[in-house]
Amino acid sequence: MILTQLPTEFEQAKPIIETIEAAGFEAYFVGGSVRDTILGKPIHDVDIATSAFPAEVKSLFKRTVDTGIEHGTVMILDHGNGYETTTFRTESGYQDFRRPDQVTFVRSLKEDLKRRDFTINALAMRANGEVIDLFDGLADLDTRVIRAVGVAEDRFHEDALRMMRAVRFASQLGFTIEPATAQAIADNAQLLTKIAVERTRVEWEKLLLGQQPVRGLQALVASALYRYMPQMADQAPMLTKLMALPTWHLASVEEAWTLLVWLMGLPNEAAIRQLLKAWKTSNELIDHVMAAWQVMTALQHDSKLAPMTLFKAGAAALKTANTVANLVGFGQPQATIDAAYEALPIQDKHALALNGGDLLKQQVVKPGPRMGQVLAQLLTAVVNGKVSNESSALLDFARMVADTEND
Ligand SMILES: Nc1ccn([C@@H]2O[C@H](COP(=O)(O)OP(=O)(O)OP(=O)(O)O)[C@@H](O)[C@H]2O)c(=O)n1
Ligand SMILES: [Mg+2]
Repeated sequence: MILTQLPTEFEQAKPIIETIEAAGFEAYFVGGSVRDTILGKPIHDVDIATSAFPAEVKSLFKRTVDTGIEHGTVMILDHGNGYETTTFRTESGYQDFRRPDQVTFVRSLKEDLKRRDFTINALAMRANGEVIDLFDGLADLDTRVIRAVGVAEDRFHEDALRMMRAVRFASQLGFTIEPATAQAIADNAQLLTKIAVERTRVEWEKLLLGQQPVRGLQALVASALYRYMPQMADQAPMLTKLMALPTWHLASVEEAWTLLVWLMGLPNEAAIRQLLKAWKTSNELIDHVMAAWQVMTALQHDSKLAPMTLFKAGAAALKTANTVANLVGFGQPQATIDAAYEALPIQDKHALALNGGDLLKQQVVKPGPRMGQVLAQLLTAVVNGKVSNESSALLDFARMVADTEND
């Protein structure tokens, strides 16, 4: 197969390959970008594999960065782009099921491709668009199959994360996992516990955000792989609910985690925090999901959200909450929520027409914990439309509040 129309990313990278070839080495485009181009999907990063050793690569280009030199990877910088260029290599001795004990640089493309995970990821492409297909990856792309290169179990022992990658690709591409590969996942599922949570999380999130998430979930359940994901051993009921939802597509990791947390029926914020901490998500994500969960809890009981509920959540978490609520069956038109939010007297506490400094200057309160309480009452009163957001009105209100508290 020769691809005649290459995406601009490849066109821009051609001179890199040509420079390496002119020095007498081989160089190919490899990995996901070749797969996705054949599938007609947009590509993100262009990876290059070469017979040149790292020192040889570095001698050919003015600007390079040693991004992973011990594994043979050098980043070549060219016209504002960076190209990860990795020497053909074989690997051996995967005692920890994560990474090889030893990497050996080789001069043979075939040796390099045969240690890759799936046939659809073991394609290489020359600068002229000619696809090198040594493991029948093209046939598997055609029949939409995810098949390990060689013996599936060996591939999963080399890197157990590949089991998550298989179910993630099933979702992203809408492919089927070939039976022997699926069986090897079922047989080796517990090896997932050897993998860093962060790596598992990336694949899990990609699965949830994929085009056909239910396909990925079905594979995850059929193999029992989910049981070895953090905090997921008992989550078969949640996964069943997820798979039973009418067709869904998620647009963000915030939506994904909010949906999971909701379907898990977690009782409170502490439980949500505990789950997300186990998955090592960012604190921003935890805050967002907790805010969205609060909104969903409120929406479930009353279709009209209270001003403080709207205010505390903020526009982004409101959108997440309502999107997920619509998926599970009790959402509102987004325009209704947006209009209610826009109608709030203020959307940000910094928009309050009176601040702590003003309260001190006017000697309403002395510095100390009371200050925060008075400001919180002011904020609530303004958001609820009890006091208008003007400094004189707020000052009067603050004096009243402070006096009451003095009594
Ligand atoms: N555990 C892994 C990770 C990667 N690879 C190989 O390295 C390539 C690039 O890896 P990566 O960028 O992580 O994945 P992609 O397949 O490119 O998928 P994506 O589009 O998500 O980047 C893969 O295609 C595959 O050939 C592998 O064999 N085993
Ligand atoms: Mg990639």
